[in-house]
Amino acid sequence: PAAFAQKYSPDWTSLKAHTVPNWFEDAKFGIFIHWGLYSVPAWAPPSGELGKVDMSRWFYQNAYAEWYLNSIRLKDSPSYKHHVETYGADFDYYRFGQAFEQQNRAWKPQNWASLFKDAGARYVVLTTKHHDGYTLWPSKVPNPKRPQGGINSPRDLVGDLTKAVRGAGLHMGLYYSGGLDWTFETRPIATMGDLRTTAPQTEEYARYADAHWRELIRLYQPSVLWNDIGYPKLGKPEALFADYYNAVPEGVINNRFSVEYSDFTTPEYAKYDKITPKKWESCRGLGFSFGYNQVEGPEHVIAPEALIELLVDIVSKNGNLLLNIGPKPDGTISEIQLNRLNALGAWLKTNGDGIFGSRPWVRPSAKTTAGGDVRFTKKGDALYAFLLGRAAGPSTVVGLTLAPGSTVRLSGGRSVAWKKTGDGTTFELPANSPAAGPVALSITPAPAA
Ligand SMILES: C[C@@H]1N[C@H](CNC(=O)c2cc3ccccc3o2)[C@@H](O)[C@H](O)[C@@H]1O
Repeated sequence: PAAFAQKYSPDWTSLKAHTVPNWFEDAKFGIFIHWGLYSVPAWAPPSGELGKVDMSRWFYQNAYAEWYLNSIRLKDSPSYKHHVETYGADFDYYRFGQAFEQQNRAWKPQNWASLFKDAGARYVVLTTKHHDGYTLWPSKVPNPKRPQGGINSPRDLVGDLTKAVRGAGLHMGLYYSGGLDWTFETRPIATMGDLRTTAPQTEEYARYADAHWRELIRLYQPSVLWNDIGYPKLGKPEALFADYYNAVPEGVINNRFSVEYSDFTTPEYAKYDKITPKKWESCRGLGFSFGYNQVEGPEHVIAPEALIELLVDIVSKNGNLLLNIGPKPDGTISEIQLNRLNALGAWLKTNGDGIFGSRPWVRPSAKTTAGGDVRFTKKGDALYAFLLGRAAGPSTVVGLTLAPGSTVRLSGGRSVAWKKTGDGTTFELPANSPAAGPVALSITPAPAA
């Protein structure tokens, strides 16, 4: 029999030979899912986006609903007050497991798979273990801190979603909180310093985390290892990476193992402002939280048009968008989240040609003489120009020069008249852009610069 592919050996030099596979470069848009015990209380103060709230206050009014356990450990937090009023001061967080396990029996993973496919997503990344230590698959790896159990889902939520997602033709990735596990370290985190000092570094935890990742790879062959918030120094990531790539050659590994090698970087509630040669993926919630937060309203959630423009901007600079959905314990998704997914899917259905499979052009952006924003992507011999905002009527893109005889089309095929002007190129756009979101133009042949 052909020798088993052993292309990678457990050292950084060998691992650096791995290149980002085309499927990840082409995908552009993935769905992040944060689902777990925290989805039962589903409560956090919507204090603001990560990066916009002073870090000295962030942990006391943590907008991340998936941080509920840590938040209720901080006795002067709004979450603690809410917890006492709603469940009582002596209600242990891990008792939410009963409601979570009872309610997710009704969950049909194929509903999520078709929803994400219709939204235009090409891959999915599900939390398998978040900071609270609860695993969404029935792991056989014992948790030394939880001899009494109650820390592993009896239903194989990871396997059920993986099967449905792949059945819909999407790639499946797995998130694992390697850096924090609140069953190993129970001290509350109130400062960035606490983040570091409460990251478990014992040999026992390193073996536990390594065994978990290896179990996940063996059971599900994930296309993405989305580790979060660091990894125990004794965790031997080089060996894990080499074994992973030898088992899943088209796999990708993010940069949150906090080691010298990764396939892509992961700005959170952030994006780069120029094209970067290294592949990156920007992740964020639709609101300020990753876990479902029942108190978030439209004033906290990104507007549909802004979401579409965010994707276009990220793609023009060599990034992917990993957009998070926070489901309820029974697997249903709130209306406000569904609404944004559907808006994105509708726009991509008409305008996705210049997004999926595209690559950045020589520059990511330009302005119109009216002050509008333009983003560029390239695919084959076409340049795509996305005019953000409600571009309509004659629109002049500054600094853009087309070759004589170039063909310009609206996505969906209708041709667009254009002419060279002193400033650049004027396009005769329809009087009103029909749907929400940027107007996408395909220009062939693509200008050289
Ligand atoms: C996806 C989210 N990750 C959070 C941890 N965040 C980070 O480790 C982090 C945040 C961040 C911001 C810019 C660049 C890198 C960064 O890494 C984690 O604390 C949240 O609960 C959620 O799972």
